[in-house]
This record gives sequence, structure tokens and C-alpha cells, in this order.
Amino acid sequence: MAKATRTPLMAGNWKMNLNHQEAVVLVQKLAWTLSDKRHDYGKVEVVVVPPFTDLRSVQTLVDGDRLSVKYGAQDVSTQDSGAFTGEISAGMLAKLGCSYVVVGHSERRELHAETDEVVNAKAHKAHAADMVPIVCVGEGLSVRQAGEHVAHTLAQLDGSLAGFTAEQVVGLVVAYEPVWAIGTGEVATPEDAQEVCAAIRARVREVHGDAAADGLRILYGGSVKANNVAGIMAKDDVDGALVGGASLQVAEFGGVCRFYDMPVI
Ligand SMILES: O=C[C@H](O)COP(=O)(O)O
Repeated sequence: MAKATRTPLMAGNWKMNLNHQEAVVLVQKLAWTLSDKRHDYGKVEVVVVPPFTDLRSVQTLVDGDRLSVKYGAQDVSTQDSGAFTGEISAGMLAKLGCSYVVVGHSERRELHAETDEVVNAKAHKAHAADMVPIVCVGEGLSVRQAGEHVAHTLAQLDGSLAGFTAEQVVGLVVAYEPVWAIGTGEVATPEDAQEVCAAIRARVREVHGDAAADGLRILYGGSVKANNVAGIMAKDDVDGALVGGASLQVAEFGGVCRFYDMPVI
């Protein structure tokens, strides 16, 4: 299946920014931007990923105004319910209308010592609750400098996707985020992104077959902005972006969402 058959996905990960009132303002502005008929935003799936505390407000706005924007959560518990103070279950997120859940973001892996096993458990919980996990993988600077970035990322991929069937993998999303490019302004070159995204798809093809590999959407994340998105999106195995800082500015994120109108630099 050619890249053209996979719907591009632009996901804005707000990280720990914006309270619920600010969230409503940003989503309203984003919806206004996406309703601009001069651009064909309809061919892109646009997702915002706010903090947990914003989700109910975003749900009310999206449902009430029938907005085309989807939303998701930044994390999910490995547990269903019970004495797990501070945790949020997949069932709670599904009830709030979340379509996606980011799992294994490098900030969770680094700051909260999340292993591939934990990331895998979270991905399964999200999937079992009918949400799509956005499974994050990617190497740090020292791994990249040692030339081991592909092997490192594929090992994370194998661990994070363990136990998923080919039929399930086809609907998942993997985000390749080289840690050295996150929030640094150091964007990987389109060729860097393609190298690893192609390796991810090849590994999925090897393990799960053609249908899973051809259907799986692979995002690139790391300092993506309106002025660099087109070159990255031009690559065969990149189906979208996981956007951090730029997703907090509507003009930037709107530009990312109309990557097809942007110059390739
Ligand atoms: O989840 C998003 C990534 O960490 C990228 O963040 P960034 O666009 O601010 O570099």
C-alpha cells in the first residue's frame, strides 16, 4: 500500500502546558483555523493531546460544537482501577472521548523510568479500551553518535509492541522521536527521519506482514514547525508528526497541518 493511502496525522502534544480555560481558547482558535476553506485541512487528521485536567473541557467543546479536532491523553495507567494514587485508567480516558493515548514518550521513559515492558502494558490498556496508542520510540544523543540509533529504536519497538497481532498493529501509531531533537530546535534532517521510520516499517513487515506494515502510521517528532514540516512529510515512511512546542501556537500548528502547502526546505 502506498503512503498516499495512509491518512496524515498531526498530533499536538501540549505536555504540561495550559489550564482547562486556556485549553478551550486554543482549541477554539485551532478549530477556526481548520475551518478555513482556502485550505484542504480535511485530508489531515488533527489531534490535540492536552494535560488530563483539560480533557473534560475539551470534550465538552468538541462535542458541543461538533469540531473535527480529535483529542487524546499523554499517558495512561497500566492498571484498570484501585489503589493507584495519581493514576488515570484507560476506561476513564475512553469515557472522556479520547481517541488516542501517547505511551512511552521519552520524557516518561527518562523522568519516570518507564521500560518497554511498562510502555507495552500501557499500549495494550489503551487499545483494549478502543483508543489508539501512539507508541513513542527513539534514541538519545550518545546512541545516535555511536551509530546505534536504528538498532536501539527497533529494540524499543519490539518491546513496546509485544503481544499485538498483525490485525491490531495495522491500526496503531508509532512516533519516532530522536531525543536529541526534542525541544532543542535541532530538527533531524528529513533523511534522518526517513532512515529510522523506514527501518520501523521494515521491522513491522518482517514480524507482522505487509498489511500491518502498509497500514501502520509512523510519525516523526522533534522540533517540527511549519517551516520544516514539508521536507519531513515528503519522505515515504513519514505519515505525520508528533508536535510539542509548536502545537501551543495556533499559527504554527495550523501551518504544520497544511504541510502540503508549505515549501520543502
Ligand atoms: O511530543 C512531542 C515531542 O516531544 C516533540 O516536542 P518538540 O516539538 O517541542 O520538539
